[in-house]
Amino acid sequence: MPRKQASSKPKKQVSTKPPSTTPSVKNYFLRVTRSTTKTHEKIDFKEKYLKKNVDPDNFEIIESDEKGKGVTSKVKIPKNEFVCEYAGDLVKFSEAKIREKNYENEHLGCYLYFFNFKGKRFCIDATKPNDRIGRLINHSRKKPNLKTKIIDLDGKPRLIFISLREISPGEELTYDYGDRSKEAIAAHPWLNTS
Ligand SMILES: C[S@@+](CC[C@H](N)C(=O)[O-])C[C@H]1O[C@@H](n2cnc3c(N)ncnc32)[C@H](O)[C@@H]1O
Repeated sequence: MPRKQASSKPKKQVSTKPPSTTPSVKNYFLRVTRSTTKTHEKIDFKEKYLKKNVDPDNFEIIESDEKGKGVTSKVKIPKNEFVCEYAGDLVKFSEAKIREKNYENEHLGCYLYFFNFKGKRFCIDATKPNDRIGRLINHSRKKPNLKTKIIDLDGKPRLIFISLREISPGEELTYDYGDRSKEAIAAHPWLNTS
């Protein structure tokens, strides 16, 4: 799911590596790479949620055979609105690489989101299940309704989702994981088709 601002055209790169066992979309490695860019957008980041480490109570978790869990909105969300956070462990790049290797060895699904912040490389690792909804948001290349953004909150980077357009009640939340590599698409065709 996150340097990407409406006022800029960030280069999105997501690398999805299949595990060394039989490739399965339910058992995979997702590695998202982003950088921060400056923004002039006037978005209310709803700091109260970020500071309390909670999500707004506007979402429902759904489940399907095709995608596993996913998230829908219970309410109408206007365009350019803070939606929720992609919450996980904030780790340095070097630590994230060690974790990535371990996840591969353990054949664990892994949700690592790499990004640049103030000239340094970091990662949000949401591999471990938590009570936040961001890590459950599925991919759509064709019709994403969210984009990701890194913001600075009290000197620390936070990864959040912003609505790309108005979102209707009942609509599933999606963002573009961004991986266009042949390897990833071969293992996970939905990266291209959905
Ligand atoms: C970040 S997780 C999203 C939450 C996940 N569905 C779950 O149940 O934990 C990414 C995984 O969700 C599934 N997924 C996400 N978007 C999908 C899509 N458009 N089509 C099929 N599966 C998808 C894949 O299994 C992928 O590895």
